Amino acid sequence: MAVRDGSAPATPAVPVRPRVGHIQFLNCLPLYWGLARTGNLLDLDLTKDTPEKLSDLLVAGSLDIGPITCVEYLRHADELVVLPDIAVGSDGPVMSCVIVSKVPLADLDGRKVALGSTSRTSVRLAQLLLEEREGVRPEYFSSPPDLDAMLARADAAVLIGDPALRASLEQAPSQGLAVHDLGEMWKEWTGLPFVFAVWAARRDFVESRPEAVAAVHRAFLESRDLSLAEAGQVAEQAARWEEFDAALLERYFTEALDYSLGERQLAGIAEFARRVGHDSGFAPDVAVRLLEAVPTA
Ligand SMILES: C=C(O[C@@H]1C=C(C(=O)O)C=C[C@H]1O)C(=O)O
Repeated sequence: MAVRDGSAPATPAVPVRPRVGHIQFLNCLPLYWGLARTGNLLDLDLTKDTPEKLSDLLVAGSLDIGPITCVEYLRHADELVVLPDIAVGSDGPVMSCVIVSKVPLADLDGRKVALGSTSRTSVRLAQLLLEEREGVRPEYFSSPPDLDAMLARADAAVLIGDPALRASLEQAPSQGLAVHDLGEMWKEWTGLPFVFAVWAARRDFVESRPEAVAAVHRAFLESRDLSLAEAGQVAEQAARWEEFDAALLERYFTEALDYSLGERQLAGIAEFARRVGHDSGFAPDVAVRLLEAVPTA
């Protein structure tokens, strides 16, 4: 029982849930499944949105922790700390980060390429691959991620997430368009995995609430492990509400996407930074600061 001394009654400090982002694409559905299954979802104040909006919210301090597109992370590496062993990447074809093209990539010199507005990283990767690997200099413009609208004004379009899956699996085959997988092109070119988004916490939040950051990190790792163990069920339930069937979604979750962030993935980030840093708003040798384990009492 609190002792009252006549001063203003002390209000017990109610802990505030960490404000955490969640990418509202199928690529992150397994993480949502795992958070729901473990119950950890109830300990988070979750904001679902597209990746570019979540990245802006984290950088602005309106979120404490969340996925952030690789390019924005690299631009703000000083203010953020990366959670180890979790990311959205691929070690080969990713299926959902693509260039859809009416003509061979080598013919895109001087032609128009539409860049999907929800992406910051795939659009930069696509430009790098087109310019340095294919040797072409297209004219780029940003566009909402709608394949038909993009291709009405351009010869190729860069798409991510669910619109990219739909474009690669349905629209492109039915319209005779070529699909170029950015994860696959990067792997062929460099031999490395590609990391499209990392999970990061704001540095000020890590300093003020280290246990909360450690708990959210654990929650995401547990969620990822559980959902990969139950990938068949996740895919089956997701397929009820999607135009993609369960087998395809299971392959997307378990074979295309790579949710890990280890040495090879960090080497992929470093290689990407080295190649695009000069004109992308960060140093080519920018250091990636990883969260250190909080010593348990
Ligand atoms: C694999 C994906 O990775 C994504 C690609 C991003 C980007 O290009 O900026 C950002 C976040 C991730 O959602 C995808 O969207 O399908």
